[in-house]
Amino acid sequence: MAPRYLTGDAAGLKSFLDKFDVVFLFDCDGVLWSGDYLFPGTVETLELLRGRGKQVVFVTNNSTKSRVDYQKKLTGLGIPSNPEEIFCSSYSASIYISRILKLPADKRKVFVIGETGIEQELRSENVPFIGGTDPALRRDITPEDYKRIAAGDDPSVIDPEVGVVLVGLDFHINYLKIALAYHYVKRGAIFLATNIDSTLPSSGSLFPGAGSMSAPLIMMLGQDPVALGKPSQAMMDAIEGKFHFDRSRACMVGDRLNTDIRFGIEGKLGGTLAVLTGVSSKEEILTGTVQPAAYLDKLSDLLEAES
Ligand SMILES: O=C(O)[C@H](O)[C@H](O)COP(=O)(O)O
Ligand SMILES: [Mg+2]
Repeated sequence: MAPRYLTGDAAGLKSFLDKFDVVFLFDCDGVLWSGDYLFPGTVETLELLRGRGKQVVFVTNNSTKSRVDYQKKLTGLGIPSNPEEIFCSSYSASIYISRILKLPADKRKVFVIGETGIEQELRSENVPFIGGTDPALRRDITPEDYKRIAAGDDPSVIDPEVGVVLVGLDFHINYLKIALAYHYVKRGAIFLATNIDSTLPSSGSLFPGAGSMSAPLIMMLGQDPVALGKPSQAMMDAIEGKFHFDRSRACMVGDRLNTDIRFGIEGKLGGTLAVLTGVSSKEEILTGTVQPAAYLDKLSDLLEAES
């Protein structure tokens, strides 16, 4: 069935909303905000849903912040929330490493490409890590680095306890970090990614996404990472584990077809709703292989259900 266009259709909106009386899973970047710009009507829309007794859960692939950081951002933007209602890909990845992967005792360390969100969530799961925001890696590679990385016998350069390489959105990505990550995987480390989004919506435009951080490694290694963010169902299972909801009465709201909408469809949720304020275009929604049940120009069009 073709996706239903619900903007301006108050009756259609109302019947769509009434189908999902349990949980609304909300993507963040491109749905609630674009970078630090909060889309008008977002606060009122979430109040409308909560006012109708619907549980709102925030599900973001953006690994640069932790759940606590997101709570601060949401609160700062006038959206009440608690960390229990927030799922981010850095949390999903940390849970996977600490509770699913059975790493040998001498290979428990993670080499991180990414920002503080990953570091905080790894710490919350007592997972040791190196790299990440370490200022020692925010530099050009040197002739000495080549020799020492290739030799691999200096633990201060190639740490023998690294058993995982985890790649997320890194605003300080560079040649040295990619080289180190490559050599860790070549030495047997497991190749993981928080998420594979190719682009990041910000300031109403698109910028390099987490997927473009792992792309050089995928090319060098000829191997894809295990990605723990949407559409991975590991995240859906974690959400269901916390909220115990009836999936057929739940709806996923997102701006990206190959992560958000696929997440809802593969998660067998009752509905999926796309908005046109982020990554995916109307044309992609109408002609793509992954299609939402319905779509809107923007999230706040949901307020028309009240009229
Ligand atoms: O590059 C990225 O990591 C993504 O573009 C960003 O994380 C998307 O976040 P979301 O839309 O899932 O909130
Ligand atoms: Mg998004």
